[in-house]
Amino acid sequence: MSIRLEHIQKHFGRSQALSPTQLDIANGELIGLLGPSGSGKTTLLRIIAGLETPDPDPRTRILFGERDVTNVHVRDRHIGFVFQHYALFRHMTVFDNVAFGLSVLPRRERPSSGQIRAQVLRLLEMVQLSHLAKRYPAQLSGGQQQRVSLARALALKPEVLLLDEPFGALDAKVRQELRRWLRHLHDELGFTSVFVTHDQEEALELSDRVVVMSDGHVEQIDTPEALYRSPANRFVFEFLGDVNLLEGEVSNGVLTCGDAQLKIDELPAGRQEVLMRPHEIGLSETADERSHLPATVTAVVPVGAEVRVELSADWMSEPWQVSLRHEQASRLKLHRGSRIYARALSWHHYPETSATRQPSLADN
Ligand SMILES: Nc1ncnc2c1ncn2[C@@H]1O[C@H](COP(=O)(O)OP(=O)(O)OP(=O)(O)O)[C@@H](O)[C@H]1O
Repeated sequence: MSIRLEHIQKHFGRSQALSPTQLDIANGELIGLLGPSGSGKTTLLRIIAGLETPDPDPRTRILFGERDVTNVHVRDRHIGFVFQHYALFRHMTVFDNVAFGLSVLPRRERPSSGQIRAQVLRLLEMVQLSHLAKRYPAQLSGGQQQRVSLARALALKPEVLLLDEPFGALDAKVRQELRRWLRHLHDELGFTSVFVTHDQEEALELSDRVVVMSDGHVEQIDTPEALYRSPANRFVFEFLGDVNLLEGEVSNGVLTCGDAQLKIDELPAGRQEVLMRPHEIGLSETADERSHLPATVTAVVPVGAEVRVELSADWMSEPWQVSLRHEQASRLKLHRGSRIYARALSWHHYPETSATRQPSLADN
């Protein structure tokens, strides 16, 4: 089921929660709505669901496939929901929780009890909880409860599944596992999913495309690779990963800040900022003719396949974070207090004009 939103806008009293937004979601896509708290993600999801009405406007339309659902009640939109705090029925077993939606269907649509049983068992098998069918929610872990929620949402075979911070309350390892679950079920069953998260890693790992939002605006809609490679503006760049800032005066192609200097021919003269990701900084025992960025190592932390190094210097407004491969770090014999030179391997620059928000971005 494809979803099309045309001219969706929402005010709560005088404050604008969502500025006019267009969005096209293809059939079978998994879309992540990503943004900081208060950016309008949940409002957009609730409008798709029919739990919230957009501001009245003759241009506003919500289409599910060919069907115009703008004024259709939530009950009749045939959507599956998984919410962070969408509690299971505590007095019902896991089996009965999953069967619930089917067992309360009007008689004409309701499958026989044998069919319901077969379908619930198949769903429980899919989320690998068959062995817990007779347990009550209080006897399950948080991750298991969310898997039951997922099975329950899928019982009615929705064509659209909406998830609001579905794994928000769980610890990192369980979140990771549930993401794999969701991706797997999504691909196997072929429904269209939209989920809300404020976790960049979750959005980038799980989504076919990510809608990055801030302050009620859509900043960019793109695949995870495209977002990371070509952020549309500074907000997106900063929101999608750690950023190191170098701010100074550019003159004759050299940016200077205190005793730090970086040769950058491309930048115009005047006050400028350049941004670098942790992996875009190299470290060396000596300066070279392009970079003279002296710093002191304040932390060396091995994390998985890389070593994270924190640098401080008078010319930095915030400490820099650098990620190195283990062999690079051991070659430099880095330890807290080492004096070192940073090198800009590559850098990004967002002139004021491109850092301002796009008026309201349609689908790409
Ligand atoms: N029912 C409401 N009444 C008044 N204001 C609301 C209501 N719901 C949301 N808002 C406001 O609308 C804006 C967007 O809220 P929304 O919940 O969509 O953001 P969000 O990105 O989902 O945030 P979070 O990640 O914190 O859940 C916020 O400023 C919020 O305070």
